[in-house]
Amino acid sequence: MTNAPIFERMALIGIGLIGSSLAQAARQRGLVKEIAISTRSEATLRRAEELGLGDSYSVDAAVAVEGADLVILCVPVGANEAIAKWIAPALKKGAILTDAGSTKGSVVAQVAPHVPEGVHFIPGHPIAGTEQSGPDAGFPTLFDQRWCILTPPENTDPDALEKLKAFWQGCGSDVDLMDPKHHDLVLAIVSHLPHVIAYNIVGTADDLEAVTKSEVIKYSASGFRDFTRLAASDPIMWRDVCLNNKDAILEMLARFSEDLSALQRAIRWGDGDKLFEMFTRTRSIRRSIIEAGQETDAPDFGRHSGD
Ligand SMILES: NC(=O)C1=CN([C@@H]2O[C@H](COP(=O)(O)OP(=O)(O)OC[C@H]3O[C@@H](n4cnc5c(N)ncnc54)[C@H](O)[C@@H]3O)[C@@H](O)[C@H]2O)C=CC1
Ligand SMILES: O=C(O)C(=O)Cc1ccc(O)cc1
Repeated sequence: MTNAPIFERMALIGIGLIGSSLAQAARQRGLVKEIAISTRSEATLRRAEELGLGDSYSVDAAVAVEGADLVILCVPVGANEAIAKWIAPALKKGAILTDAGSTKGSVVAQVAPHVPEGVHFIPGHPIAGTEQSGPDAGFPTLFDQRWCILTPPENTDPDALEKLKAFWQGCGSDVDLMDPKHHDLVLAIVSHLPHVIAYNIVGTADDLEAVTKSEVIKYSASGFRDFTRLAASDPIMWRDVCLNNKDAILEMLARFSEDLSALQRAIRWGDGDKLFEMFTRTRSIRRSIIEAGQETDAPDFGRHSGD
């Protein structure tokens, strides 16, 4: 499906899984006229060019954003502040500046102070991804039937917000608006904690001397395999998520540890009723996700059929 272009020139800063998918979705669906790409490594930039992801390429982010009416930061969240400082003087008046970062409070704190007057800063987060990274990992349907959360500041220009919403909808997503703090709390439990747990369980298995790595691989049931997929996610990205949503992740980890202790106790004391009651409760959550059309039995978490 092609649309009338919403933006003249889109600048993507960072061209990994998310930047590459955005370039392909926007191109395929005619959402932008021109795509400018910037990333810090020459090699990644050349690869993006080989893949034909954009119309112009530069390692200088300020060059890429020149004349752009949509700028999307698609870098690990820890890199946002330095990039915001770098591009600020080159941003066009009236441009929309947004991002795809998995944390939102930190992005607001680190980017907003550098945004010049007349530029519309509207943070965003597509709830869509995989464990892969880099430009080759991108694909144009990544955002189809996924949520994209925007966290517009109170005084956001309504026309700018509508245009950004239309862009994400054009990429196939449904858009929800949220307060950054609330976003960070919700994502801490549904995304950040699962990744932290996955890194931890796979690390524990790897440390076990009695179980050789080959046995872990040989006998891994699908439960463990699901954890290994998450634990294969990009270490820089997830280091930055943990450092930039510290409070909410620690809060969720504390609750998780308490609940784990209760489970441990039930196992130790042979409290079968407690275990059965708990496992029954959690089973119904999976069922309600499937009934809401947000999941099939195929391992493709997060795609939904809309509300
Ligand atoms: N991977 C996923 O499943 C999802 C990721 N996100 C968020 O999207 C953002 C991008 O993630 P991915 O595309 O997965 O990462 P990625 O690792 O695939 O790509 C990151 C890109 O940023 C570039 N980069 C890194 N540091 C830089 C710097 N200091 N200056 C300029 N460029 C720099 C890298 O060269 C690469 O092109 C992150 O903030 C992440 O939290 C959001 C939703 C899903
Ligand atoms: O691969 C998975 O299962 C994910 O959970 C992808 C993902 C990673 C980070 C995000 O901020 C949003 C989605």
